[in-house]
Amino acid sequence: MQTAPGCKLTFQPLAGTPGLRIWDGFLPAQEADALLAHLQRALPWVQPEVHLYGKLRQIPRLQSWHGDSSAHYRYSGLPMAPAPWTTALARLRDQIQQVVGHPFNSVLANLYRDGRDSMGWHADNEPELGQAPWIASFSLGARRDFALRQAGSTRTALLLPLHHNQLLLMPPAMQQCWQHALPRRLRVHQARINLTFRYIQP
Ligand SMILES: O=C(O)CCC(=O)C(=O)O
Ligand SMILES: [Fe+2]
Repeated sequence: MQTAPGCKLTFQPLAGTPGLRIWDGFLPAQEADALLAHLQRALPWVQPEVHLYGKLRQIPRLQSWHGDSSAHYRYSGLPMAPAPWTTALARLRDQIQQVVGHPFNSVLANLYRDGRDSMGWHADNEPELGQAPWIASFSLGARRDFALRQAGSTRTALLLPLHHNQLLLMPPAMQQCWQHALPRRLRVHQARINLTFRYIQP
């Protein structure tokens, strides 16, 4: 298996996956169900267009960015300011920060309306995330496979099914040495929301 330069990590599914940590049933069950319905209804979802192979295309999912006003980011090369925290998102951020022990000043919410929506291979290694980005990813709704491969490889190393009400903590090495994706799953007819909490260097 190829590894990116300087990436000597080996991948042990689950237990020791380059430090991946998972919490099942992160919120009380009723709270998780209510949060899914609330976010789906209440967040200002948009479907931005990005340049892909020289064409403008809508991303295959909806998204909503929230965070501290100092947490500026670039999307497809454009400087953007986040929408303010909603009460529900700020509360969840506080709960996650307490458990994982890392601060987060922004969150990217993704809404996959059904299994036709997806996210391509990438690493969250934008410069504004700094040298060692910890990312906490919280899933609600339909179970979807989260695919992992080593940077420099085209072979999927692991499919990790992410469940409703599950928190996944990705350590910095995850973005340096691995890529992830959310492949299409045409048999899935329910919606899924994923929230990736990040720390953007102000
Ligand atoms: O939906 C997911 O589980 C992954 C989302 C993701 O990779 C991202 O927002 O950068
Ligand atoms: Fe990502």
